[in-house]
Amino acid sequence: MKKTKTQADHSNPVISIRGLKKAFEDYAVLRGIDLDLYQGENLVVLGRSGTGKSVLIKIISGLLKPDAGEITVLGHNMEQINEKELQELRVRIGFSFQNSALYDSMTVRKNLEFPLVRNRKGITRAEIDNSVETVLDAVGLSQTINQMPSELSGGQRKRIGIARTLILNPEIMLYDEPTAGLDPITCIEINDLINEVQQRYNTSSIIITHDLTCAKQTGDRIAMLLDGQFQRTGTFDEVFDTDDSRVKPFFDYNFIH
Ligand SMILES: Nc1ncnc2c1ncn2[C@@H]1O[C@H](COP(=O)(O)OP(=O)(O)OP(=O)(O)O)[C@@H](O)[C@H]1O
Repeated sequence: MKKTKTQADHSNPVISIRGLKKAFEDYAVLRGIDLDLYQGENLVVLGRSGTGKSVLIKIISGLLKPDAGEITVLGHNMEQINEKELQELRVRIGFSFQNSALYDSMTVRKNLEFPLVRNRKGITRAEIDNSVETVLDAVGLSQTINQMPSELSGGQRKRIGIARTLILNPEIMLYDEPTAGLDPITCIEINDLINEVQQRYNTSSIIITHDLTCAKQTGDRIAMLLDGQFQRTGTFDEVFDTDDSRVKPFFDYNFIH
């Protein structure tokens, strides 16, 4: 499905990053990152394996500390944030990690209830049931409510994983390799779902990928991470309209829908 054009609010960055640096021993992974994620947009971060994409989202979510730079997430300066504020902030961010496995011993319903029961003290049974049914409908899998994860396909498990993050109504979604390991048709379905989530939940999202089809189908804006910095930022066509020898092979080796 072709992406409908989204109007991001450029006066309102929900994430703002300036001069971010991160090294592991003597290997400088991020070497001065500047980035804004605007309210309502899907921003794709593209880059080869090992360029630091996952490190970037771990820093944004407070799981890793940067060596230098200013990071503001939903109005919080990440350097000054205390543990309690960080916990509250994390509930406002939905993480769809590559290996965010479902609990195998729980039904789909129980998997979806889990974050609600943990994070929404005093929530009633009726509110839980209503939330579970709403997110399952949003990901198109209402019929799986009583199934076990082992009975679902890879694509369905991915959808339930996304539903489990949506159930807390996050303002920001962080998708790490959302299409990894899925067949091309299922990839397209997940890309469509990412766009539907953007529309229905008014989320602002960072989508980390090296799948160019995913980038093209979901991204309002693409930021290409090369040699520790965002060397090219813009629409898909703008980013790839270049003779840069570091960018061209990336494009040539992928099949774009
Ligand atoms: N906790 C850590 N300790 C040491 N090195 C690390 C740590 N986390 C990441 N790195 C290194 O940082 C570099 C970037 O890793 P990262 O996982 O961010 O890559 P990526 O761009 O997400 O790759 P991929 O597309 O393969 O997932 C790699 O060289 C990795 O080995």
